[in-house]
Amino acid sequence: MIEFQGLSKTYGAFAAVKPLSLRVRRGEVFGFLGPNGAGKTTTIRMMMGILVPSAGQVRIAGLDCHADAAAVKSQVGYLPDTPIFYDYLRGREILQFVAEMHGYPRAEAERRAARLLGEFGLDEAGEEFAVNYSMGMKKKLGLACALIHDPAVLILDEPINGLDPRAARDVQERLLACAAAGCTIFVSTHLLDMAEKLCDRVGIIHHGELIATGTLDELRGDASAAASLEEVFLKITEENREPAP
Ligand SMILES: Nc1ncnc2c1ncn2[C@@H]1O[C@H](COP(=O)(O)OP(=O)(O)OP(=O)(O)O)[C@@H](O)[C@H]1O
Repeated sequence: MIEFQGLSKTYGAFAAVKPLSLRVRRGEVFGFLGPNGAGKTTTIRMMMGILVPSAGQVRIAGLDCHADAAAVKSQVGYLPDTPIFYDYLRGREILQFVAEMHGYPRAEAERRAARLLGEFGLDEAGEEFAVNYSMGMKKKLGLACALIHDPAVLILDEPINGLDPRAARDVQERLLACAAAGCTIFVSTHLLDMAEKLCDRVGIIHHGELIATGTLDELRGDASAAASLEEVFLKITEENREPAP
């Protein structure tokens, strides 16, 4: 469903993402894990056609994310790391606007907006300007925008970063429901607890390089069978530490 073929991004001599080749299967929840500055957001921005790759390509449902960016957006729901909304639109209006941009007639856009506001517990807040929302409410509204057109693929950049435990659990439960309904999910995070709960398979990116992929059991490798994802992650990233200059 998602195929990376030697995708890379360089800034001068600095490689933010080193040639990345990877396949994510239809219906899979794939966790893209890495420490700060590893290259997660850069990769996701190339998937969304926001950033031009230096080399290689990434395809979603057979479409080139750079050359066919508009067609890709009709298949994909995207939650950026920091969702930004128009200051003078209310939550409900933002959702309706996004639905209409996806081509739904006004009445259907209103129906979809109302349903998602309800699902995310934002019924009352829907009449408030989104600029006044808390971080948790903004993430929920952002996820509702991502889901408004029932996409086959979700691409989520740090979906629960900065959320309190209640909001984090609400978002994770919603994502689990999407996965159960057959959605393919590509989710970046450095929150290993979430990856452990949600993901069928994970990839670990470090200094722009994909250094490990597999199920948690596969990544445990020679670590203790009971190792948590946190222990596996620390071990793998420690082994791949860049030598001091
Ligand atoms: N425009 C740019 N010019 C130069 N370097 C950049 C640019 N944008 C990003 N970088 C660098 O590329 C690297 C990868 O950044 P990226 O934002 O993709 O990391 P990340 O894994 O998403 O990190 P975080 O978890 O902190 O958000 C970082 O070292 C960053 O400083």
